[in-house]
Amino acid sequence: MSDNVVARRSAAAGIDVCTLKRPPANALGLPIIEGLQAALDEAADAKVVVISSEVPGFFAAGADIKHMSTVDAKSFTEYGDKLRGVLDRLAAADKITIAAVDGLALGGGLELAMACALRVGSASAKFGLPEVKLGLIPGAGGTQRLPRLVGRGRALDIMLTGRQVPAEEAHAMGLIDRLVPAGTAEKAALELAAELVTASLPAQRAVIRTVDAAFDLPLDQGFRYEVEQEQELFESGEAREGLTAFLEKRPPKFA
Ligand SMILES: CCCCCCCCCCCCC/C=C/C(=O)SCCNC(=O)CCNC(=O)[C@H](O)C(C)(C)COP(=O)(O)OP(=O)(O)OC[C@H]1O[C@@H](n2cnc3c(N)ncnc32)[C@H](O)[C@@H]1OP(=O)(O)O
Repeated sequence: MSDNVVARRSAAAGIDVCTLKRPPANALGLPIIEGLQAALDEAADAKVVVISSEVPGFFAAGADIKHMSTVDAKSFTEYGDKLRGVLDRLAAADKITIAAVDGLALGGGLELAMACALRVGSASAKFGLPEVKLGLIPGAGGTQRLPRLVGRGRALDIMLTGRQVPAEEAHAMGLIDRLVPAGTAEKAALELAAELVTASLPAQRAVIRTVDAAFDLPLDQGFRYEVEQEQELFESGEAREGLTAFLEKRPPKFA
């Protein structure tokens, strides 16, 4: 079981924070992977989950190199599957996930942030996929998620050089969604969460599914998928509640 290197707390109604605390670099070894799984189990009722770090200077420095250097190919695959499993769970979560990045998000650490729906980065954050410097490639979704966020050229620049991208550049290219002053990423992420939590989570999840589908479907099928999602929500009662609340001039009570 993890040695409690991921602390979950409720920050406000419907908003949980999962904080990584595995000094010196939040290396994504089994303790953090298992800790994240347990924290997500505990955050089952949250509508928004913020992933942050209390380790100075780091969001997460990537897969645990100290461990990687000791394992055989079978363990490498097994560990990779565990890491990919928790990131895929984050990406598919039935809630909105936000990465709050104040420090270095490198390798699997950036892949963790990219598995979240949104990213808030502070001026002190830097981002990179330096795996080629280790003779590896980003093996936890980075080669798939980064181009979708920043485009093929910028993704290749980042992955082929392994360089660290400063927060301002990351924001300009769309790798992070909000750029905030140094040291304030978690606070800003909680402010964003407070904005998100007033809307319909089923509708927000349908937006994410539909936008993600746009990268895989031909345009005409994407339009059809959008209509299907809209119809499903309308029949689900969410829209009925939203429309009624508007006319009654009161906050909606969504599912
Ligand atoms: C139990 C089973 C485990 C099996 C493991 C199998 C792995 C399978 C993986 C599957 C695929 C996953 C895809 C993801 C891959 C990756 O993420 S690869 C790693 C990518 N990340 C990096 O390359 C960053 C490596 N770190 C650095 O470049 C530097 O540390 C830094 C971040 C630029 C900071 O440099 P500096 O300020 O000089 O500090 P350091 O002394 O280098 O580091 C401080 C301490 O932190 C430790 N550390 C840093 N990064 C890691 C890391 N990724 N893993 C483990 N430990 C790390 C570093 O060793 C120092 O520790 P101490 O020496 O003890 O102080």
